[in-house]
Amino acid sequence: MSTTANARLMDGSGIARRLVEETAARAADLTRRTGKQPCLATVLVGEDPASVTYVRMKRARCEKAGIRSHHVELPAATTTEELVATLRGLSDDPDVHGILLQHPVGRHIDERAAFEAIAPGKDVDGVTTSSFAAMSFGLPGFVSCTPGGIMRLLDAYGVDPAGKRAVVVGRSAILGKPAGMLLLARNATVTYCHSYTPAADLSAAVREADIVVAAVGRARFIKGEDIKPGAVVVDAGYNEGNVGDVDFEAAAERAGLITPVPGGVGPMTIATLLSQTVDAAERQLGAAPA
Ligand SMILES: Nc1nc2c(c(=O)[nH]1)N[C@@H](CN(C=O)c1ccc(C(=O)N[C@@H](CCC(=O)O)C(=O)O)cc1)CN2
Repeated sequence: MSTTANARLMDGSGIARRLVEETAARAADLTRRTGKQPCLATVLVGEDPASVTYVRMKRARCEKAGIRSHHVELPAATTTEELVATLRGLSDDPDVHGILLQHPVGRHIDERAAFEAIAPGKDVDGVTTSSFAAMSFGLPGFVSCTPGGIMRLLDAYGVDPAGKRAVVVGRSAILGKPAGMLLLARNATVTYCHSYTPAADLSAAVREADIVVAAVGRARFIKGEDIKPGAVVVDAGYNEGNVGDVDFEAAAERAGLITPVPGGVGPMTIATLLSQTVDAAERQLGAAPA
């Protein structure tokens, strides 16, 4: 077990490695039983350097896990209609089991319309309204990968959200909003803070929280002095230079458990994507394990 200051470090890299190993075993078993390899289609629009890196990481981990990756690269000038047509084509392709559209796409594209073009059965990144609704009602389906990875991490460290006060800072469609819904489904009392929350209210909400999920995309935005002693701090921020949304050193003085950046939530995001891709392939090939 690693510790830092007072806090115990949540080893996302290690937990993710184990999940990828389990996923690789399931992928190999599925391929052996059906003669078909699970396949994830990755769609990248433009050349945003961070997105290029994330997609490369996802494809490399697919390869490690025995999942075929079918990569589609589209120019930055791609229109909403062209992107929708591409995603519909992949949705109809029986050799593709999961689809990932890397976020963000260009501002001229209606990203919601693009996400909705992904067939719900292939929405292994959990970005469609259908997946969000199923998740909100606790029905089977795919969860958004970063929030799903966060819940796996909490489980791995024996953190039961039931009855706990959780604050989610950020309300994006693929991160903050679903993270709060998943915590609510596990009976936490959830507060959302966002760009309209006055600074004093944010501070007060964080000070009361047993679980803090930082998903705002602003480097070191959450101050260590606001962390309640013993709180669980989950930093889902990806800012330039691999810096999270939490002032890590100061927060680790007070937290009970804390995720590092890198090595915390990021690897769990990709491991969850791979696991859900094999789930999708098992369903589509009618070959769920007995
Ligand atoms: N369609 C999606 N787009 C985006 C998502 C997503 O889940 N679905 N999440 C983020 C970025 N992201 C995945 O796409 C992502 C970011 C970071 C990592 C990660 O493992 N980071 C490493 C460090 C990386 C490095 O060393 O360069 C870490 O934290 O240890 C994984 C996934 C936005 N877009």
